[in-house]
Amino acid sequence: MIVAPATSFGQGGIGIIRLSGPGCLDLVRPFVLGLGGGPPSWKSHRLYYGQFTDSSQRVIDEVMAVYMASPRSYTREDVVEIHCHGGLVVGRRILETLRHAGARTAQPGEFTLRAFLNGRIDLTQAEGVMEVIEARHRSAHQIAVQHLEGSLAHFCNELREQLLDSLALLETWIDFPEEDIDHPSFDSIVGTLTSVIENLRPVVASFRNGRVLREGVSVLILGKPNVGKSSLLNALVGSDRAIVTDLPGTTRDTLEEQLDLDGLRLRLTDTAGLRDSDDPVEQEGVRRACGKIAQADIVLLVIDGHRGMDDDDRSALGRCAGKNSIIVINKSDLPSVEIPSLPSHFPVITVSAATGAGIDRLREELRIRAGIADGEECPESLILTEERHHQALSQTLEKLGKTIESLNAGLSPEFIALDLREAVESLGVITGETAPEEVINRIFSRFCIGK
Ligand SMILES: Nc1nc2c(c(=O)[nH]1)N(C=O)[C@@H](CNc1ccc(C(=O)N[C@@H](CCC(=O)O)C(=O)O)cc1)CN2
Ligand SMILES: Nc1nc2c(ncn2[C@@H]2O[C@H](COP(=O)(O)OP(=O)(O)OP(=O)(O)O)[C@@H](O)[C@H]2O)c(=O)[nH]1
Ligand SMILES: [Mg+2]
Repeated sequence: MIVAPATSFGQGGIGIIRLSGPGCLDLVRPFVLGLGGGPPSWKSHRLYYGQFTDSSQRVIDEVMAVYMASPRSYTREDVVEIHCHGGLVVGRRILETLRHAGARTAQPGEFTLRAFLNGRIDLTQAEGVMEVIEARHRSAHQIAVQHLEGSLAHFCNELREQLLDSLALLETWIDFPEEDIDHPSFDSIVGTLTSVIENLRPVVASFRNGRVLREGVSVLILGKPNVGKSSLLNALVGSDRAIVTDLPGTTRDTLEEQLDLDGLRLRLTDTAGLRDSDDPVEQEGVRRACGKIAQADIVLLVIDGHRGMDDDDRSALGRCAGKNSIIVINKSDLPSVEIPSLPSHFPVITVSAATGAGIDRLREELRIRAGIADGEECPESLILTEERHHQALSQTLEKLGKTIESLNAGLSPEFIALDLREAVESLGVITGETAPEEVINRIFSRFCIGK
C-alpha cells in the first residue's frame, strides 16, 4: 500500500493525500470520523465530510475523504484520498499517521506506474500525464492532452494490427515452403506496408515542430555594448524586465525571459555587450554570453543603426557565423547612417526598441526562423514530442522500407518476416507492450512525487 501527497503542501488552500493498494480503506478507517462522531459509511465514490485524527484520537484537521473501490480508480486498485487543508504541518502529520499505520511512501510516478501495470493506460498516456503537468503554454498543453487521451497509443495500435495481419500472411507462407507466395497475398502485404509507411511519415516528421512546441526555442540577443539589446528584450516581452541605461556595459550577467508568441514559446536571453574590457565582472559577462552561442537556436545580432558599424560589431557578427541568425538594426527612430555590406544569408530587420516600430516584423521573422510559419501552430494532427517515440517510429519506418525491398527482391519469407517483426516490435515499445523494464523505469523516474 502506497501513500503520497498529491499536491504540494504549504502552497494551496487544499491539500490532497492519496493512498492506493488493497486494504487502504481499512488502514484509513480508524482515523476518519464522520458527522456525529462515528465512521462514515464509506460507500465507493462518495465524498464524505469528517475529521482526521491521529492514533490518539487528537483531531489533526477537518477533511473531505473519498474511497474509490477497485477497479474504478486511477490505479485500478482501491484508492482513498484525504482532502485536507493545505498547511505544511497538516500534510506532514496526516502522512506520518498513515505511514505509522503501515502505508509506504510512494516513489515518484508510482501511482501512474500502477495505472500502467494494471492496464488502465499505456506508456504514451502515462508520458502524457507528465506532459500535461509540465506544459508551459497552450500548444504544448494541447498536444499533451492528445497524448493523455491516447491518440498516439491508438495510432500505434492501429498500425501494429495491420502489420500483424501481414506478418500472419507471411508466416503461413513460411509454414508451407513448397508453395510460392500467391499474387494476392504478395500484393496485399506490399499494399499494407506501403499504406503504413504513408501514415507514419508525416508523424515522424512532426517531431521537429513537436519539440519546438514543447521545449520552446532559445533566442540569444548578442551585440556590442549600448546597441539596445536589453531594450530589445523589454520590447519583445512587453515589460521593463532588463535594466537599460545609456552607459555601455550595463548588462553584466545573462538574463533569461520567456515569451509566448501565439503559442510558440521563446526563451530569450539578454547578454552583456561584447567588447574587450579590463573589468573582471564585464569580462565574465562576455565569457558567459559567448558560452551561450553554441546552444542557441537563433541569435539576434543587434547593431545600432544610428551609430553604424565598427570593429566590435564586426567581431560580434563573426561569432554568428554558421548560426541561425537575424541581424537587428536598432534605433530606427533616430537618423541612421549607412551600414555597409552585411552577410546576405542573414535576414536584416530594422526596429526601434524605443518606439516599438518593426517589432512585429521581428516577431514574424522569429516564427519563420523557428521553423513554424503562421497559422501552423495549433495542431489537429498527431505531433511527436518525445525523442523516445521519434526514435521508435523512425526505426519502424526503416524496417518497413527494408521489408518491402526484401519482398521485391524475392528473398526468403523467413528473412522478410525478421524485418517486419522488428517493425512491429518498435511500435510495441512506444505503447509499452514490448518495452524493456529499464525503459519503463526510466520513464517513471522522471515523474513528480504523488503522480
Ligand atoms: N482528486 C483527484 N483529482 C484528480 C486525479 C485524482 O486521482 N484525484 N487525477 C489523477 O491523478 C486526475 C484525473 N484522472 C483520473 C483518471 C482516471 C480515474 C479513474 O478512476 N478511472 C476509472 C473509472 C472511473 C469511474 O468509473 O468512475 C477507470 O478508468 O477505470 C480517476 C482520475 C486529475 N484529477
Ligand atoms: N533612441 C533610441 N534609443 C534606444 C533604442 N534602444 C535602446 N536605446 C537606448 O540605448 C541605450 C542603451 O540601451 P540598452 O538596452 O541598455 O543597451 P544594451 O545593448 O543592453 O547595452 P549593454 O547592456 O551595456 O550591453 C539606452 O540609453 C537606451 O535608452 C531605440 O530604439 N531608440
Ligand atoms: Mg544590456
